[in-house]
Amino acid sequence: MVEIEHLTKTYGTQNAVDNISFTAGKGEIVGFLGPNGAGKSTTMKIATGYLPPTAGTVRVAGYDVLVDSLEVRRHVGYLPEHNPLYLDMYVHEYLEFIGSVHGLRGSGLRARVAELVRRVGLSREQNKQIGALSKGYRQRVGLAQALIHDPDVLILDEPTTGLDPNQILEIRQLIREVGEDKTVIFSTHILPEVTALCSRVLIISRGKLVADSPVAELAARAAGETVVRAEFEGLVDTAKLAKLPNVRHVELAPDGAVLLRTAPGTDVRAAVSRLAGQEGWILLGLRQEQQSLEEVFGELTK
Ligand SMILES: Nc1ncnc2c1ncn2[C@@H]1O[C@H](COP(=O)(O)OP(=O)(O)OP(=O)(O)O)[C@@H](O)[C@H]1O
Repeated sequence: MVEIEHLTKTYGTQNAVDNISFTAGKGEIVGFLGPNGAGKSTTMKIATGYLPPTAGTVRVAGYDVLVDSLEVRRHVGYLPEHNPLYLDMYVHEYLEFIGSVHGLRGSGLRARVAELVRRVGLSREQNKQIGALSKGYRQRVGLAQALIHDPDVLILDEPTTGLDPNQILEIRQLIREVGEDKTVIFSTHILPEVTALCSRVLIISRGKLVADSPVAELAARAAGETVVRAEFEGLVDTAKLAKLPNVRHVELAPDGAVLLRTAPGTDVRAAVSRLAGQEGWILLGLRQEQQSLEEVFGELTK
């Protein structure tokens, strides 16, 4: 569980994070989106106890980051944006070192490292030096170190950046599995990633939280309207279409199709089809067009 209340972080005169509040519970995978410089990494560093807030409170697993910073680190796994690793250490050696920092010892430590090596798909690379690994494999080492102490909360700063498409799918699958019984907050610039993985999305822009909603609701909420594109054979009386319930506006597209702008969350296609039947219009096509997540994101962060 992560609870953030009125968090502000100031650098000089700039509010990098400006009075944001949200909570994320067990079993939730929350996507953290925002343009470059929006304040994502700063929020994550504060939530992991690596940076103190200027104002506001952050609690992880019930522990305040300022009061119980050590407990917070016990309960949180963190993959920082640039994934700092000791490049001259071997994969095994590094994970054993991180595990020992968390108090694991002996056979328990070895078993945990072996389990994570398998889980993050490092089996073939486990005897290499980290400096010899590709970006994707280094990212897996970063994930393994974040998970080694079995934290309740996982905070991942752009975990899939720089990975090839197969690696992206594998890391997403891992995040999905981990998210079943932990709280996962991850930042990304890849919008479809949010749709693929998250139950909820937070959007931050210039330090302020501009959206906190279930992913499915985001498009409808920000769009304000849905567009239905109807193609008829020949001309039809658009005034009759405009009178249908939930239709706000009707216009003609340059190619002659009729565009019906409708209230958010409604679907007027059945009504259009019925009206066409009553009026004897030949309906050639009927498609509902949702605003894309990219458009919504652009609107919220402009
Ligand atoms: N140590 C620092 N000193 C001064 N300003 C900083 C510092 N760290 C971050 N900032 C500023 O705070 C703002 C938020 O930065 P942050 O790294 O949190 O953004 P971000 O959303 O993670 O961006 P990106 O997507 O590019 O990683 C930026 O304007 C950044 O320049």
